[in-house]
Amino acid sequence: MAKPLLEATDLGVRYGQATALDGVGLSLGPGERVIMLGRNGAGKTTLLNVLSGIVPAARGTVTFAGEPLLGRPAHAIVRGGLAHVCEGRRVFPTMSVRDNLFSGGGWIARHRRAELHDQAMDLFPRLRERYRQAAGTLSGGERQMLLIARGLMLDPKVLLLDEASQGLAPVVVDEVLAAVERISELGVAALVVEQNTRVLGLSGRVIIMSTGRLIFSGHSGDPGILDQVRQAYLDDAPAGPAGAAS
Ligand SMILES: Nc1ncnc2c1ncn2[C@@H]1O[C@H](COP(=O)(O)OP(=O)(O)OP(=O)(O)O)[C@@H](O)[C@H]1O
Repeated sequence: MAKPLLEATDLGVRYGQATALDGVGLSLGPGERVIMLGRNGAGKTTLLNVLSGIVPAARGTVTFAGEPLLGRPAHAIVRGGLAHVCEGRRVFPTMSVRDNLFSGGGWIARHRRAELHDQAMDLFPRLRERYRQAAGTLSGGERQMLLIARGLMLDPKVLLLDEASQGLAPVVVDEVLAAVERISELGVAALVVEQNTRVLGLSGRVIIMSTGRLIFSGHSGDPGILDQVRQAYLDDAPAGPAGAAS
């Protein structure tokens, strides 16, 4: 079997008394898509932040392209080929779409940047139409497209995508997910973190996180996957008043 591109074992993160990750393991092969679902506070963002070097892990290991990753600074991790499209849709608001696109990746050869730029424009023709517009004036969906395009322009081997669909109209969500599918067809592996089960429209391995642990593993193509995921979510529901400890 091919070696995973990204492999995490037994990751643990605590914020003071709160445990955010408790023994999480994950692997991602070249060009593979993994969809991670989970409720608010499950630890999804923390996991992505550990992988991209934003949050330190208290325990565990991560290897990326065969090299240990934990402890490396975030900028070195990006250069190494791991791009993180964070939640919150933060763009540089007064800069144009074009300047946002070119705001990272200065280490990438000029001809490669041009190629990546063309790929990004093909993926999101809407950005071409808004090319000179200030990014702060874009709609939520357009901002999300810009951020994914900017991630692609970092020439990643792995793209981490955090809650890209949040607050977007279903038709825009589908557009964004279609772009993710095409990005992985370019050979980029993707870890797609979502709360929206619409993401199951993507083909890929599905995992569910709950209170810092992985509680489910399947594939979006499995028969009855939506029911299985709903059941896992239901099992994960906090106890109501009847079940609450007194
Ligand atoms: N900087 C922080 N300081 C203290 N606690 C934090 C911090 N960041 C996250 N947490 C806590 O860690 C847990 C996991 O949070 P995290 O943001 O990783 O979850 P999530 O699954 O991404 O949730 P959401 O979908 O709401 O973004 C939560 O209980 C959260 O309150």
